[in-house]
Amino acid sequence: MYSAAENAAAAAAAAERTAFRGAEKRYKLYKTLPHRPKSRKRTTTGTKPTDLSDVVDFKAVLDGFAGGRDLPPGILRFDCDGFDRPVFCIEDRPGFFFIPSALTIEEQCYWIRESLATFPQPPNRANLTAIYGPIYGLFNAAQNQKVLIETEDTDTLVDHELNGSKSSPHSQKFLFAETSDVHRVETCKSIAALALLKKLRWSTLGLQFDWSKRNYDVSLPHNKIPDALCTLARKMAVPALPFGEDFHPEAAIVNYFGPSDMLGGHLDDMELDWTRPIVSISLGCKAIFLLGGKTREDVPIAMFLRSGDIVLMAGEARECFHGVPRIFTDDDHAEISAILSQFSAEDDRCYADYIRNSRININIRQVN
Ligand SMILES: O=C(O)CCC(=O)C(=O)O
Ligand SMILES: [Fe+2]
Repeated sequence: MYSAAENAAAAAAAAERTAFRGAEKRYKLYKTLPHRPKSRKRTTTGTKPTDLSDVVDFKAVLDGFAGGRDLPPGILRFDCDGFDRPVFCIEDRPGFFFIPSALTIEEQCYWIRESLATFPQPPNRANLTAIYGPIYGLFNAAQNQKVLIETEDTDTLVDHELNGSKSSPHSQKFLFAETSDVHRVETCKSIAALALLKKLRWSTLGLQFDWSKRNYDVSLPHNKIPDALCTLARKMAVPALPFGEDFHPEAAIVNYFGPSDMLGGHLDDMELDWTRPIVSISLGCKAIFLLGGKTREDVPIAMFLRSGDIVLMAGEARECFHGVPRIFTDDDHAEISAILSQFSAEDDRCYADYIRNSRININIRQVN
């Protein structure tokens, strides 16, 4: 006879031993301990090299295919009438599609801007909403070195009206102040907007996903997902749809990854119709994506996700565990130089500084 605590501990230990967990450990970022040479004061933190030889590289697959070379074993070209770019799939993961370089650099930069400046705006919720209430103009405040302060001043309301936002019990408590407003910054609890931007982990568009219940809460106020995102997702979803059928985007989750963030293995099972794909867009630093099988015991397939790649998961692939164990922010692997040159203007410095160390994923879903 085992106690509930012992059973839970045994289950947790078993989860640690699954093939999926093994792959996560293989690919996750290992920081080497800070090294302080005796002769110099500077401390250096490195990263342990990872063996990437088993990671499927769809860019190489695309280049090889364009050059007339054979596809690697288990990778197939998916022929899709009327779809204007190469799509690949994996023999033993039906319903999974990979569209390498689906977006141009200009399109990638457009969606990076939207993900940072527009998508986290209320009524869309973000991980920061639970702590600070609705935050308006976070990116703009970060660009202008503002500071979020907690206040119950009576003039707060006026400030908010000037910002063009509606007041709410929450929005009366937090507002952005100029760093030069020393009195406020020093007398109130405060956090720099830039530091807050780095704490942004997710925002939700369209029907709002409630992470605590792991379900959509249709009662939460929301805007329709932006038309341009809807159009893009519908166009890209075509390879994963039964012929002549349509995809109706109703929600999107935007994930923001910092240098040591990962997304653990999971299923997205809160949407009604699994024949409809999840359309998943990668932006910014390169990542490793693990596509497992229907149990955590199945050995996952690791692949690179680069900025501009789009992945579709529909049908059986919706039952497959998946996750992102690692993003690359080092110069050799991040592969973001084209984005950085696009953001080279002084006005875009905040975008460049953000994306240099980050990855953004927008995944679009039909809920009903
Ligand atoms: O970041 C990614 O590429 C995958 C995101 C994902 O699986 C999710 O948000 O459910
Ligand atoms: Fe997912």
